[in-house]
Amino acid sequence: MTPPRILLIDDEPAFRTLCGQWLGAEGYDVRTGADLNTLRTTLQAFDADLVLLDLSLPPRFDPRHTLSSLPQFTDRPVIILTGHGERELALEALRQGAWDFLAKPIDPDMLAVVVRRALTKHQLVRELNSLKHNLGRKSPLASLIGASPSMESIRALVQRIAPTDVRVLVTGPSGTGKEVISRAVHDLSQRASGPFISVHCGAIPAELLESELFGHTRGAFTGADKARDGLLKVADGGTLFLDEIGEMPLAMQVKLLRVLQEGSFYPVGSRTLETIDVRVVSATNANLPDKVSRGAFREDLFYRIKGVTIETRPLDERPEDIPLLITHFLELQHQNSGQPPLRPDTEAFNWFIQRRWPGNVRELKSTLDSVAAIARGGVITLDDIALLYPAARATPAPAAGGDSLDAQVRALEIALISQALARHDNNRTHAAQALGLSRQGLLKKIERYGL
Ligand SMILES: Nc1ncnc2c1ncn2[C@@H]1O[C@H](COP(=O)(O)OP(=O)(O)OP(=O)(O)O)[C@@H](O)[C@H]1O
Repeated sequence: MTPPRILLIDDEPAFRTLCGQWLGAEGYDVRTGADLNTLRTTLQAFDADLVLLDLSLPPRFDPRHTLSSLPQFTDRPVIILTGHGERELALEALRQGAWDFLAKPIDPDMLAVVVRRALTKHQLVRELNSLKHNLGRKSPLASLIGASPSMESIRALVQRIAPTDVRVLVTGPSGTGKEVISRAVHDLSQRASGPFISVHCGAIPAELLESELFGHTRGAFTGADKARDGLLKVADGGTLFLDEIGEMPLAMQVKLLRVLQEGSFYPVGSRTLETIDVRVVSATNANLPDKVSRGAFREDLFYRIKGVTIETRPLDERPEDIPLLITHFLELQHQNSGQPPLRPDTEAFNWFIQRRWPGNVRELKSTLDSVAAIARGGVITLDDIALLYPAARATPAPAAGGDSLDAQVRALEIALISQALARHDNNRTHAAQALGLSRQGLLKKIERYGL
């Protein structure tokens, strides 16, 4: 983990240097400054976990002025450094939101204890906020929709590996949810309150990828008029998602390998080694072992990113997920648009289930979005679909699911149950009657399919 960050503001150069060095030797990441302006500007780029603040600062050297600015900074603990005999000021600082105060000359043992306590408090407040934030939100696993055996085992695997720091490689055809799965891994991990940074390795031109990932110094190359942090640095403390890793240029693969081996890198044009703490999750629709055997992907990098591999299946192989995805996407649309909820009628439902989806879930979602946009009266009909897909009225294509009778039966069951529930406003007794099932029988199926 990255060391806690401390910002020390004091106008006495000797004290700044000594105290800064002492805190640095204790393992903290320390920045220093001499006035309130520096405090403000430094905080914009350096998200300090703790501020040590002298009250008597230039240009006014007026402790009351510093005190009146104090509430601006108290979203992190502020420890006030007071001179001898400034008890009243110290008490006023506490009233203004300071966490604690230390009287100069500072006793290093006392400093160590007060700093540690303040940092622990800050950490607890952050965890509490993150817990509050997550309370009431659905479990990240609930965002992985699907009742097929494949989706069930993906959910189980994600739950098992997310809290560890193991690297993950998600493979499978385009549009099958590789990014959704990677996000769920992050959201269920201990890094959930940290950043999730997504890099599309194939979309960034090879010559830009290095500075995008590693950042650069000012003047490192033509046009670099300002120093810039790279995405690796931005992802520090969180997860770096390398999408389409199979398309990463070979020269860049060597550099990435070094980061994964050593956890450190040089920004372009810099001689200062940066250390980061990120979890790498990668995704690809390419066959990486095949690329390795053709020399298009480095074998050593392949083994570094592989960690645990999660494989997604094409949607056509898991038709039982289609009804659930339809319900999910229509619900999302209802929430986002504020429009009344939509549901497909039986014919429309069957069209969605029987159609082939070479673009997988992404194609299903965009088809549903466009059909929903022209539907009226809260129901999607085959007529609506035929306006956009004139072949919809022709003989249906062979049902998805290949030869698996089991998957098709499950798909049909899920579709019929979902429709009955929608028609009866989720009233399970009425839906069971309409389906000719006992209420108990229906409840069992609802549970089995995760409806
Ligand atoms: N199991 C799922 N549950 C909910 N939404 C899903 C699921 N699978 C895919 N989606 C949705 O389908 C769309 C495509 O998913 P995603 O971008 O994760 O696919 P991908 O496999 O990463 O695609 P690509 O290889 O093209 O980058 C997104 O809108 C995503 O929210």
